[in-house]
Amino acid sequence: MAEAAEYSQKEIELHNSAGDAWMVIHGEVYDVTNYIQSHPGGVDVLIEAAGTNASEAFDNAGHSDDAFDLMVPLRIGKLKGYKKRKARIALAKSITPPTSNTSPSTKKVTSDTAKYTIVSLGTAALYYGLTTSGMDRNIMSKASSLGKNLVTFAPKWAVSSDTVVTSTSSKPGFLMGLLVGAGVLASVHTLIARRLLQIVVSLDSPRYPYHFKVPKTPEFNLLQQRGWLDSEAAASAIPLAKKELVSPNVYRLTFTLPSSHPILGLPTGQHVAITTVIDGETVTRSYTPTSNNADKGILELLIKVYPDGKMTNGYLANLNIGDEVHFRGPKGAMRYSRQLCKKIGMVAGGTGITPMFQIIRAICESDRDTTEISLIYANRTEQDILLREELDAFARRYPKIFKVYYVLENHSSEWKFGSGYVTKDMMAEMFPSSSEEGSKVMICGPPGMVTAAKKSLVSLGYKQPGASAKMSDEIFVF
Ligand SMILES: Cc1cc2nc3c(=O)[nH]c(=O)nc-3n(C[C@H](O)[C@H](O)[C@H](O)COP(=O)(O)OP(=O)(O)OC[C@H]3O[C@@H](n4cnc5c(N)ncnc54)[C@H](O)[C@@H]3O)c2cc1C
Ligand code: HEM
Repeated sequence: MAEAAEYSQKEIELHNSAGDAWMVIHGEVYDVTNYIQSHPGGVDVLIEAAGTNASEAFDNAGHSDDAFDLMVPLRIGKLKGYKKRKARIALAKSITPPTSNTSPSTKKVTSDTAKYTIVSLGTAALYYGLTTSGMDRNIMSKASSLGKNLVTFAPKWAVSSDTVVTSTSSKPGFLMGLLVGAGVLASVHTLIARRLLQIVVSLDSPRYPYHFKVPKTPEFNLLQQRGWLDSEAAASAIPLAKKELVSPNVYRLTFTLPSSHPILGLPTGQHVAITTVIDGETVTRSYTPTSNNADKGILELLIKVYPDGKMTNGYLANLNIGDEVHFRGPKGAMRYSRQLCKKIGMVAGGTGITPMFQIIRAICESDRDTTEISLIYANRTEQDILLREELDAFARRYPKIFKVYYVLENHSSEWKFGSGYVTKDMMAEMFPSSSEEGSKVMICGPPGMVTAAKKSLVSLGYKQPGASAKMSDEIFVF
């Protein structure tokens, strides 16, 4: 069999136009010139990738097996000197996942309880050590003359032990009262304060727990943990467990993850693809779950049904409980982490809120993330606003972190937010300036809105993004 031709990076770079387009994908060289116009992911992305190593952008799009089949006849050779990278090591293998079924907030309180119990026990142990040591007898006898009566503050169990009190000079006194009392009171107060705060804010919204914006324990990033989704595997099917109509034409669909993989495994900012066959045609669409890795055992979607929508009206709206749906992912160029930027402006239209919500939720629910977000969310009518209760609750709880401004095409005279379309002036007023270090704008919505928002942002000084989205883009389009 003939050896595959080998091309250098320099040779490939010469084939960089729509009429002559080569590219490298994982060490293989493809001539996509005759495929560009048929590419379902868009003509522009392939033209932009012509003459380059497009492996990362290709992976980010999360191509299906069909795409891999289509690539075979386009392959013309290999990249000279290409060395295969080592297989990715599953993060899940190096990090022991939490085993209990408790919610993140419950886990936080449980670990706090454990901490305070340890402090209390430590205090009691210290007291025990002091009262039984010879050195302590001196201190205790001196202290007891000062604070004999203060011992009454100590609980009975701490003062009545025969092993501790054997002489008048070693009777529990001031030091013991101070130590035991302070330890127990501090623990109880802190626990009560935390509990009360959680109860008060849980009345605010039933869905998401309250969090403290204070750096605390070393970070375990559950949201980046790998799980059921596997970008390298074929689509897998899971059953629909719940279907709720949350507003006209909008369903909340809850799917059950396999018990062997109860964590979704979707990094923040990424999405999944649903594939089905409708009238003999394979249809694939992207969706960003509103659930994340913290919601064990489920994958939850918010779906807006369009009257002429192939996937939504032709398939998802007709699903019955128990029906299995094929998911693929994680997909997408965005992998949010708190180091990404300091301030984010967001423009969302209709269901374009779902990727934004995923990031907003991750930031607001993290104790360590202080990234500031300003969201402009456009819809036709007030009824069309998705996840409003949750967005308003986040804005109320974290006013320094999250601000939201709604814009409606049609509204009543009492409407107190924006009117019409999203404008350049709205973005200039709400968003960080393009010159501010660590600022970024994210856009997701109908194509008309995306184009108009990009144009306005470029005129405000933001850098025009390429056809295929990159995490480093100043204007990131989902
Ligand atoms: C990253 C990403 C995440 C997404 N997440 C969600 C999600 O969580 N929930 C969700 O419901 N959708 C989401 N979408 C949109 C989704 O992928 C489909 O575009 C949408 O469900 C319509 O598909 P369809 O086959 O039913 O409609 P199509 O047959 O493709 O189109 C039908 C009609 O709807 C219009 N239309 C299509 N998409 C939109 C849109 N986004 N806004 C306004 N009009 C539109 C078309 O112009 C057309 O008139 C997301 C899209 C992206 C890129
Ligand atoms: C020979 C090369 C390629 C082939 C045959 C190919 C084929 C396909 C196919 C069949 C789809 C439809 C979805 C699917 O079935 O996966 C698709 C979608 C897509 N492709 Fe490609 N592709 C190629 C290269 C690329 C490259 C290099 C990029 C990026 C630079 C890219 C970006 C995308 C995007 C963004 C989508 C849309 C994904 C979505 O909507 O979720 N593709 N491609």
